Amino acid sequence: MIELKNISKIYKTKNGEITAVKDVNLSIHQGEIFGIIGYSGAGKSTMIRLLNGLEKPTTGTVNVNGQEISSISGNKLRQARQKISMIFQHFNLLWSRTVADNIAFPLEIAGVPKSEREQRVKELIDLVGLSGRDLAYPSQLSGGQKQRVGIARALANNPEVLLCDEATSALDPETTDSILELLLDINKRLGLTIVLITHEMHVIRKICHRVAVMEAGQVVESGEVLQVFQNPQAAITKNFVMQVSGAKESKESIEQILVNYPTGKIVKVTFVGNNTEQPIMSQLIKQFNVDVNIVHGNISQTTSGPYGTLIVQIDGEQENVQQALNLLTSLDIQTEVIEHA
Ligand SMILES: Nc1ncnc2c1ncn2[C@@H]1O[C@H](COP(=O)(O)OP(=O)(O)OP(=O)(O)O)[C@@H](O)[C@H]1O
Repeated sequence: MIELKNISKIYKTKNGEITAVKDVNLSIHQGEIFGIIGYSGAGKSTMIRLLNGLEKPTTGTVNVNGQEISSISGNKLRQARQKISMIFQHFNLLWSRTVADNIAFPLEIAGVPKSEREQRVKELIDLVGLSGRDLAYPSQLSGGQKQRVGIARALANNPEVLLCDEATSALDPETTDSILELLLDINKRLGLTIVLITHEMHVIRKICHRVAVMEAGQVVESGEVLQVFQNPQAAITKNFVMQVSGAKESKESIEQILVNYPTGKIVKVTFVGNNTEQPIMSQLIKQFNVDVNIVHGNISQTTSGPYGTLIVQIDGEQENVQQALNLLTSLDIQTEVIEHA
């Protein structure tokens, strides 16, 4: 669906050259939600501008649905961009137009006749859950409602791809979740390919099927979300995973528990899929006569199943503790000894 081949983007500035994107190769499949995560300056916005043809790559090609976006311009590019829609962090609505007129705007530009336009606007307002707010102005809406207008406007011309530029970064956590659920629903209902950029792993966890992690212009890691969560490779990916696994808070809990219970091993156990629902810890206790002390736990859902981390202190005869760890490994559960008393 979307192919980026050997993409580099170098900006020439007064102070020299800046490489914003370097040697990126990516394939994004039809109908998936693909996340690009990175800290500020990683090159995410540049990537999104390359995807909709707002920027030309210095080297390489960008192909969207069979069309080489990176080599067309003028009318051809304008036409291609009608099929590549976008939503923004700060919504970019027209403040003097009502909800209905904001959504109608791209239809007016595309020359859709008035009666057809009105019908389509009504459908879109229902789709994004804004029924009854047709005549409200953006200033009368909450942040979440504004983004719903942004989404409806982006869907007006039946795009093939929706690009989301930090679309929930200006929203509170609850509103963020409701907008992410709307995007997931639209992806399922319309089979729309969604590419989003974010600096929040929560967004990736909640709706993405696959993810690419960017650092200093490069994709340092990519793959299925659940696999990246279970087995992050790059240091920066481990940091992002920590954002949602609560590992930072668990550090304090470990220090506290070692004061009172200085023996045993502190083990980080990572479960995915069905394993998250099995009574594995009670099995360890019964079978190997070990004590298991829970230090920190967290289970969250991804689009391809649950993902959980549990930090436990396992204490007992050394051989029994080792056998308990062996059992976890044999059940395909990842373990990592993080403190060895
Ligand atoms: N038009 C431009 N001219 C010169 N340098 C640019 C331009 N656009 C981006 N850059 C530089 O390219 C690098 C990547 O920027 P980019 O905006 O793509 O990163 P980002 O991951 O989106 O960060 P942020 O979330 O802060 O926008 C940065 O060093 C930035 O200063």
